[in-house]
Amino acid sequence: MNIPYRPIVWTIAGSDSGGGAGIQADLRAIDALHCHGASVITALTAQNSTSVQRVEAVSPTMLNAQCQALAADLPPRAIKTGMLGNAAHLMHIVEWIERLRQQHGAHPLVVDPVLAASSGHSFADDALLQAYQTHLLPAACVLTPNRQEAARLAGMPPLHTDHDVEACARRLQYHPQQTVVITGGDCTGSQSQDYLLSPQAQGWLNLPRVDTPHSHGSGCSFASAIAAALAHGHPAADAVILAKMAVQQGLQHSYAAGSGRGPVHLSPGFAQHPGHLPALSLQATPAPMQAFPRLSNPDLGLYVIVDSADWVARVLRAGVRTVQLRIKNQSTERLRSEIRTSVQLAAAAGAQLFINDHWQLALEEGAYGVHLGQEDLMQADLPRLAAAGLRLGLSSHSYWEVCRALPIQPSYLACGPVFPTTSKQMPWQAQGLHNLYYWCQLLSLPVIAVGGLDSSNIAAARQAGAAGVALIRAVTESRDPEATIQRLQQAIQTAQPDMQQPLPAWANPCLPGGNTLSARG
Ligand SMILES: Cc1ncc(COP(=O)(O)OP(=O)(O)O)c(N)n1
Ligand SMILES: Cc1nc(C(=O)O)sc1CCOP(=O)(O)O
Ligand SMILES: [Mg+2]
Repeated sequence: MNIPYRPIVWTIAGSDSGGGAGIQADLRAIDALHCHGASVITALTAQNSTSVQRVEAVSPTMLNAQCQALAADLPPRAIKTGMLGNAAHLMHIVEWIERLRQQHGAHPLVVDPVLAASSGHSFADDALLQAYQTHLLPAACVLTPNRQEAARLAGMPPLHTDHDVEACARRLQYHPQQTVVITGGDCTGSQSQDYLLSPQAQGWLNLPRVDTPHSHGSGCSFASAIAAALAHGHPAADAVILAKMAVQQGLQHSYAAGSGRGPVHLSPGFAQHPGHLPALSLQATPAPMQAFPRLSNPDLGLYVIVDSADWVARVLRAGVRTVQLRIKNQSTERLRSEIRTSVQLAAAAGAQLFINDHWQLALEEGAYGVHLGQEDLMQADLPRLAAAGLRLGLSSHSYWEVCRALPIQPSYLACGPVFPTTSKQMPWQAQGLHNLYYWCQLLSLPVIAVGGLDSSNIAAARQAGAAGVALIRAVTESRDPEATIQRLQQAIQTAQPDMQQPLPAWANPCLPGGNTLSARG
């Protein structure tokens, strides 16, 4: 029998008798992300969909007893804290977190500093606020305040501008390994905008705001979903994006319960809709961009990456019709001459040639297209490239890179490394056919496979739906590149995309080692 693995996630939070927020929302979110939720209840609230009527913290003995029972049998892969009741509770929890880390190793901690209910009821006095600042925030892996909470925790006046929000996030980041997401749940406007500051990525995450009054529990669900995604080993930026996708679906499926704000309803399948992928950009409201031209032939097929015009000529002669010129460390003069010759050769052969990195020279030499990495995006003049009609290919390795790439509307997206490679040093772990299939099926632009591809796996990459299969060593290190190209072309031509498998629930984590990031860097 195949017993599915469900990492254990603790939620340490208050009970909402109305079933909308708090522990009740947390457990539903954790379940929707395929984790097992265990709970430590800090306080009981007498609450319904319209108001919080009474709050009573549990006794310290009861708080400790819950932690003890869970620690003995259900140690966590991740912990989420919500409403904590009072400063004394917070200190007990900090001690437990430390003890668990000593006994069971590091686990990520998501702190959702619930300082007030969305109905306005305050849950935090000055002592609790100070205990957060001194003891819990520095121990967090991810912090998820809304704007009001963020300002209060940072000791700042209300956050009115995007710049205020960004500055506040920086102030709340106690060390560079921490992630701060200042959510826009307490804002209005057509976009739901969260500001993300993480070791992997920073910027604004935008999704169309779901037009519903029933958003009770969305903050609790968001933080719990982040903890669950971390427990599965996703890095923080991806965990935040997955949680935003889950809450977006939860808001779309929210419903009325009582006469006030009904609850969000998170469910599995949230990462199977491309419309749930938020746009990630440095501006909260980015200027509209011209889309890059479509590929003349979106069936890119065998895509060979080489490092000289001589190699371009050779692979074109062997019949390759998608080529990339990828030259590192050359003088500008030499680069220009290699690019010029390659552009001419490819045009004469009717091939699609992409210039890696050197977008200015590509523009000046009238290249068909460029291939850029995400670290090139800050320097490249994308509007100029699009206006000049160059095609754009972008590398992607993670959710956050896909979310950054999609708003740019490139001509294709590369998914890699699909298999281990020695051609490029990268932090990523191999994405495998699982992720390749996921991205190919999820996205509506051509997705190509790159990294560790050769005649043993090229057909499988094609079956996963790759519009093109990019490779270096399989051709350039072959003893007979022409014969190898022929074999690879045949394998590609005979393999048909196989859409019969179900779409995976989500992509596997993009970085190795699971997620053990915890306190104090
Ligand atoms: C087809 C394809 N995919 C990915 C890459 C990697 O590009 P980049 O991230 O720009 O890294 P470098 O190639 O510049 O090292 C690629 N070149 N081609
Ligand atoms: C240049 C490059 N970029 C990758 C990515 O994942 O972005 S993998 C890769 C190297 C591909 O070379 P080979 O076919 O020799 O493994
Ligand atoms: Mg590059």
